[in-house]
Amino acid sequence: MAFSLWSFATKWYDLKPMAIMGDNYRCLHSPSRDFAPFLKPKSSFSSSILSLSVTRKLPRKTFQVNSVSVPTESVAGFDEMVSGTQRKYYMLGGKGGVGKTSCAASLAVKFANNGHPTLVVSTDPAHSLSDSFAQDLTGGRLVPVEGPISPLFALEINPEQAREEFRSASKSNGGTGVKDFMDGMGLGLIADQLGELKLGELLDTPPPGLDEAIAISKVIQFLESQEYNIFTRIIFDTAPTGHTLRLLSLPDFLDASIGKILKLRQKISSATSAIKSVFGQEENRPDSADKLEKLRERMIKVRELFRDTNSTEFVIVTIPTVMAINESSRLSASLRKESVPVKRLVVNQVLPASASDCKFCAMKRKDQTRALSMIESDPELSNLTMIQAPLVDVEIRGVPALQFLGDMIWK
Ligand SMILES: Nc1ncnc2c1ncn2[C@@H]1O[C@H](COP(=O)(O)OP(=O)(O)OP(=O)(O)O)[C@@H](O)[C@H]1O
Repeated sequence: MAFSLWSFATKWYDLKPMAIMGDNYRCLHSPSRDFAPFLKPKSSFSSSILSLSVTRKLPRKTFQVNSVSVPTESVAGFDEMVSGTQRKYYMLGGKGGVGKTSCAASLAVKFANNGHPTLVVSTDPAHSLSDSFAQDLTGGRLVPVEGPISPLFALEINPEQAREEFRSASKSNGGTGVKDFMDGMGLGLIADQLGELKLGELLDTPPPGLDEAIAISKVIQFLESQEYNIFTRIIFDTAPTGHTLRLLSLPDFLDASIGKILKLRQKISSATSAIKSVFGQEENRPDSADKLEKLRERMIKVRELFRDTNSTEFVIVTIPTVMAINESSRLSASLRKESVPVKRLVVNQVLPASASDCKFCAMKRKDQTRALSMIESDPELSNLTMIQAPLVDVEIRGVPALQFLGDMIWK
């Protein structure tokens, strides 16, 4: 007896709408059967599902065919992604819910199984890495992921915790706590300026963009801190599009803002020295201009990293729906404007081929085919290497499942 949503629905819910879905899904070749034998039951609930699923192992070729032709001789396959020990950064982004986390986690597992000590970082304030790896990764620090051959660590940047620390830091020691906290994040230079400009009090309510600033501070740490030296692949599971674009443009914005502050300071300082020289006072210049200049250099480094085609790649993840593809097109245009390198487009959740489509699947397939053809005619997307990933009929959770998904996507 093979597992399908049909059996799941009738066994657990006895819901008619699910039964319709189940009937429709039954007509698919289910890729999930292939990885089911590797899954470890987590509870009696899942083990009863798995006992239904391990019965038949289909040969892989059964579900390799997709509804729309894929550029299989892709210009850049996984071989290119895995080659070299120089560190590479991969950022996976797209519309909410399309499978960014699943794709990012599966890529991380694949890299780690191919000899790369890998770090996967979630910059999405609504993390789902823990769910994806079926492991508790909360706490805002590096956590080892069990399973892959080479070391794989995950980090969920915890903006809520950071915000909370920020709030209490800005209250403690008349504002000096802000500096301690920001020092801890590698943003001490900003804190100096905040202290000087007496902005500490204003930061009781964290400013918009703090999540992105925290993520940037992590990138700075990856670049500069010894702790991260071992990682040859760093993958970012990014937040949905809007957040991510803010993250990518923040270094530019900060660089420009710092430039303006520096100019302003220069003007003020020459006016002040003129006054001071009139009154014969000794000039006592703080070194904060230097610090600002250093901060600016760091922002330039991050900005260059985001644009470096040798070390960085942004992978757009989408699903075959008109709405998701339109958003991906806009994302691609924005990334191009920001000069962020993009080569690949993962189209996730494509219905696997079936010899006998039911009415629901036939409709769905038609819809997906139309959406996929939009990609081919979209000026922002058509030049990207398209990778199709099939929709599977169980949730992708845990390293074995991610390994299975990764082997289908990253080839
Ligand atoms: N190819 C697939 N087949 C079946 N289910 C999938 C597939 N890819 C992802 N999913 C499921 O879709 C859901 C959303 O996936 P995921 O969390 O990876 O998306 P996301 O884009 O990161 O979401 P968010 O924007 O909310 O962070 C999860 O339940 C995941 O297991």
